Amino acid sequence: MMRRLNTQDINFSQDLAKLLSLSEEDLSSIEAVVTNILQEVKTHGDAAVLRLTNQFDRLHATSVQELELSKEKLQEALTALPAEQKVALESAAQRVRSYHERQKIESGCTSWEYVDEHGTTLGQQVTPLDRVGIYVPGGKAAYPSSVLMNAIPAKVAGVKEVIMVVPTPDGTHNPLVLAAAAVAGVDRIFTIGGAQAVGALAYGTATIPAVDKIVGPGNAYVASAKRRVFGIVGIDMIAGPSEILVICDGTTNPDWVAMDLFSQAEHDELAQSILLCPSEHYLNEVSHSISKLLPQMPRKAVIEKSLRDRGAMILVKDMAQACEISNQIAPEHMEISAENPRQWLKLIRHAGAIFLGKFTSESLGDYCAGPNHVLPTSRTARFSSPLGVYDFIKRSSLIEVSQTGANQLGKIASVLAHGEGLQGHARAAEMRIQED
Ligand SMILES: NC(=O)c1ccc[n+]([C@@H]2O[C@H](COP(=O)([O-])OP(=O)(O)OC[C@H]3O[C@@H](n4cnc5c(N)ncnc54)[C@H](O)[C@@H]3O)[C@@H](O)[C@H]2O)c1
Ligand SMILES: N[C@H](CO)Cc1c[nH]c[nH+]1
Ligand SMILES: [Zn+2]
Repeated sequence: MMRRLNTQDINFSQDLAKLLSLSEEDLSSIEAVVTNILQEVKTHGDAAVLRLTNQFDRLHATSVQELELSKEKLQEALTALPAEQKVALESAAQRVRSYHERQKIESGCTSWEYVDEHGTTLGQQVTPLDRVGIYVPGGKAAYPSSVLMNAIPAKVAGVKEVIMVVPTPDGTHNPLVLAAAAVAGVDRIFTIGGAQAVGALAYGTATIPAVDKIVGPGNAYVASAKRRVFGIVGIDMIAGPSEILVICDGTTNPDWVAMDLFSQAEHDELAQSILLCPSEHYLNEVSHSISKLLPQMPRKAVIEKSLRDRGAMILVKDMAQACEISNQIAPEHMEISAENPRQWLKLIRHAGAIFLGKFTSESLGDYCAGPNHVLPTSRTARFSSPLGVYDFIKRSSLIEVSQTGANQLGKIASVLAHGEGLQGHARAAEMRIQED
């Protein structure tokens, strides 16, 4: 069912490029739809959000106010949760919180200053964003885990107001999603989704406040809308349909690898699952596992379409070549399912998240390992990072020049400013030079 590629084939490079890009047809229809939706929301505000939400999520709401959920409703959902789900949710939240608290300290998310040799103080002041919008997907599956992954780092960063949007197809509220919002401390929730939700958060409407930045994953419509509103608001990254790439040396149980490929394929027909291995025999074994296990999967229709249209098994020369091809693909999730996986880790340069060893299924990272599951897709891991506390802060430079510093820096600035022909700059520096 999954196509086979072989790095020794003469057409391998073209075949790989084709595998990685969405069809022109898919892309242009998504882009056209999103352009229209954003224009409509920008022009008609609440009325457009209401109409599009009723249309795409099959609701019968009469106002956008009706689509807001109260904090009491979130708390009620948490209280009513079965004990097993409540414990799992709180344990996951705790692990995600402690990872991001550590990240705040280790990743330059705090202010710093130093004094130079002239007594001038230089530094960086860190401030959290005032108001962020978090997109929680909800079209084909419900994502309480994405509530935690979006909202917890925002709160750890100190964001004042977190506004969540989530579509509720047919008006069905998922209790775990609401409970997760209560656990994570979300401030307001609107049950809207798709490009119209992104537009509402970016432009603001009478009911939905405009935010400073929109973060979070979503389908191809959401990813395209975020790309288009960038500049009016900040965005975190392009986090579109999920991807997994497994590099296997042939020693992992093939059923485990087949299920890891299913785990991302089941998100979306446009999700992508790729397996790289130097053994053709092992690829055949995984194919056999896929045929055996697929009929048991409740979401087999989505998995089958995703594996057939977007998936691939690639026969490579050796593990080192597998790592190099993985770097070209720059996948969202990358598993090194091999003996002594760290020998290959040093060859990996581009991946949203790297899962080491046969016991580390990607799905543990989706829910509860601790690192964020909002990750760059469509090869953007070449230049983007996982969602983190650093996405919810910004930095201002700090400069406090001493009298001696004004003398020293003034001379340098004066020469450079005259060189640029900017006399006002030069005079402002020179006036402060006070040599005795
Ligand atoms: N990269 C990541 O970090 C990450 C994390 C979690 C999930 N995901 C991905 O998020 C996505 C979730 O997708 P989803 O569909 O379940 O939920 P979603 O909330 O992203 O999208 C649902 C919305 O899409 C809009 N939509 C659907 N079809 C449309 C059409 N034909 N025209 C216009 N708008 C349309 C509707 O408004 C609908 O409410 C999946 O692709 C999944 O793989 C990615
Ligand atoms: N794999 C998704 C990120 O691409 C995250 C997720 C949430 N729930 C299950 N999976
Ligand atoms: Zn997943």
